[in-house]
Amino acid sequence: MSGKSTVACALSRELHYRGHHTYVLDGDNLRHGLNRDLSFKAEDRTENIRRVGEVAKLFADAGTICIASLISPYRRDRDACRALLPDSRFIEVFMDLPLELCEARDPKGLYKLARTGKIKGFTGVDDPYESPENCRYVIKKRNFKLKGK
Ligand SMILES: Nc1ncnc2c1ncn2[C@@H]1O[C@H](COP(=O)(O)OS(=O)(=O)O)[C@@H](OP(=O)(O)O)[C@H]1O
Ligand SMILES: Nc1ncnc2c1ncn2[C@@H]1O[C@H](COP(=O)(O)OP(=O)(O)O)[C@@H](O)[C@H]1O
Repeated sequence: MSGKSTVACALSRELHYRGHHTYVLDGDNLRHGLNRDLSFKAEDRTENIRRVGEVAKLFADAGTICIASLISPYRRDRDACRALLPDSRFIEVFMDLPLELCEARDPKGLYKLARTGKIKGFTGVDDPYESPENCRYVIKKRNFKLKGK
């Protein structure tokens, strides 16, 4: 709820406008299809990220810029994706927004469920997010405004 999908779509549109082929792989959507057998326990999140990394590599091989909007909370899993692609072709973007802001948005009401214990192992509430240490792009609240919001 940091705005991953919103940024992914905007980036995709802009790159498309500049003549690039793009494709957005959105974690939430993939969990209805390719990754519907996976839960949110740590090893399933790892498998989720691994699969999406492999799919993104296939897109890259075919000449399409793949924008993956997933939580991918564990550093090790993101590093494994980076290692799949030649140097500098994997670009990590960190949505560095305060938890309170994500929680205030909560369009699906999931934080509320997590706070009342109805969902267990929710990222930011009772499951960790490991911030990247040397990330090329960091999006912060002050440079991330939607029109009218
Ligand atoms: N336990 C738990 N923790 C985190 N997120 C949860 C959980 N349960 C369901 N959801 C919903 O799943 C979306 C995140 O899926 P991802 O595939 O991106 O997660 S991960 O990368 O495997 O950690 C995430 O969607 P986004 O809002 O797009 O981030 C949530 O809506
Ligand atoms: N910069 C922003 N300012 C205000 N609201 C935003 C911004 N970016 C996203 N939102 C809203 O926050 C909610 C979550 O955004 P979304 O892109 O779906 O996040 P995520 O993919 O990380 O869950 C949506 O209701 C969206 O309209």
